[in-house]
Amino acid sequence: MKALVIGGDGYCGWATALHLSNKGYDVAILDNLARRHWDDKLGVNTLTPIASIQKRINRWYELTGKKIELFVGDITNYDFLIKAFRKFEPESIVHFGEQRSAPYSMIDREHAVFTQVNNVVGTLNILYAMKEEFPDSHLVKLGTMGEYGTPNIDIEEGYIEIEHNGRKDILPYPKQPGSFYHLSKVHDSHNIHFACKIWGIRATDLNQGVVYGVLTEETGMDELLINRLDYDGVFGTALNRFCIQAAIGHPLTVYGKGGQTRAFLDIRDTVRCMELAIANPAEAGQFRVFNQFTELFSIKDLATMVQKAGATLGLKVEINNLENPRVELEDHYFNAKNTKLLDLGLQPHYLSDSLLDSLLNFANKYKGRVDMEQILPKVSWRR
Ligand SMILES: O=c1ccn([C@@H]2O[C@H](COP(=O)(O)OP(=O)(O)O[C@H]3O[C@H](CS(=O)(=O)O)[C@@H](O)[C@H](O)[C@H]3O)[C@@H](O)[C@H]2O)c(=O)[nH]1
Repeated sequence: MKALVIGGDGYCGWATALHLSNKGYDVAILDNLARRHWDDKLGVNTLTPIASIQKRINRWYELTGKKIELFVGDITNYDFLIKAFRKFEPESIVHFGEQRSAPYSMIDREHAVFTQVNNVVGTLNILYAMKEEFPDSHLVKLGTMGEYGTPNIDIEEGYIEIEHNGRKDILPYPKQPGSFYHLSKVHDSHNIHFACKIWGIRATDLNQGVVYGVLTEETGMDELLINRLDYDGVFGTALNRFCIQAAIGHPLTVYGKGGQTRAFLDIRDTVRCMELAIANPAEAGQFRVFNQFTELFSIKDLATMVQKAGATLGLKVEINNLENPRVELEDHYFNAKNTKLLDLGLQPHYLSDSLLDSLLNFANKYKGRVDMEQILPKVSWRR
């Protein structure tokens, strides 16, 4: 089966492209390489030295004999997009190709507008390309658990049965996202849902939690295949940041009280979830939603776990409760369902001491590349 991985040069996209290729899918990567450009503009860099996309793909071919075709361009340009689709003829379209950082979207008006135009228009173009020429293909789209926010009731997988004034219906779960980035994913979900309804196309929205880890079976095969690992205040995410902070002796940056609970998963489970979604496509006209995570943790619990894991490696790790740069609840109910991917066969890699050890050791190996100026958060939700 042919799988086009849009955003295949990014953190989740690169790992997924290699995993699908390894599993026998005919894979192409489509990417505008913007993720590298945003780092350059912000003056930040991944902890790990990543090779160019061309070198990565060549190395993969040398090691495995598997070819990955490359399309470099922007999906907000419809002409480019449809030409790439015609050339590759995808059966599955895996869409990671969006601006995915909440802090980036909150820098100022320009970054908020860019994030929403880039994400919403790109996805809309994909929907039109599917409708016009690839009506049987399956869109597997990265959504986010952050679409739901932190409601005081259980979070279902995409839909909730509601009884109101004596009548019942199954409706899209209410959305209360916490950044202009998270909002862009909500807008995407609505557009995709509508497109499925009117044109009968098939789509799966994967509401993914915060991803941690760096190695997968494939990206660990060779130094040239190494994945990116962000630690800066804009693109770095909670657990990855904490491990790198621990390795360099920086106090862990817990925002506010740290009672924020989020959904998490290991990057090895991300790639497996993508494979499961592709192998079991949605029906024609179906807009399917899976919650893609394996465990729930509060930020302060994660910090404590990293502190303990650090101690076993002889690191003295301090925890610092910073004034929260975001507007979010720091103490709240959070209980989300995640049975659909488990039902399809996902066998989770739960967060363990050995994973924390390996992340800490990994961070230690590359700690010479860390720019200390990029650790503290600089983007405020209130400004
Ligand atoms: O140094 C830090 C970094 C984050 N946080 C807190 O950790 C939580 C998660 O923040 P994050 O930066 O790890 O993740 P987030 O901004 O939510 O975004 C990430 O995780 C999302 C899934 S979710 O969080 O919405 O479930 C994805 O959609 C995004 O693409 C990805 O960048 C927030 O409460 C944040 O305040 C800290 O306390 N300290």
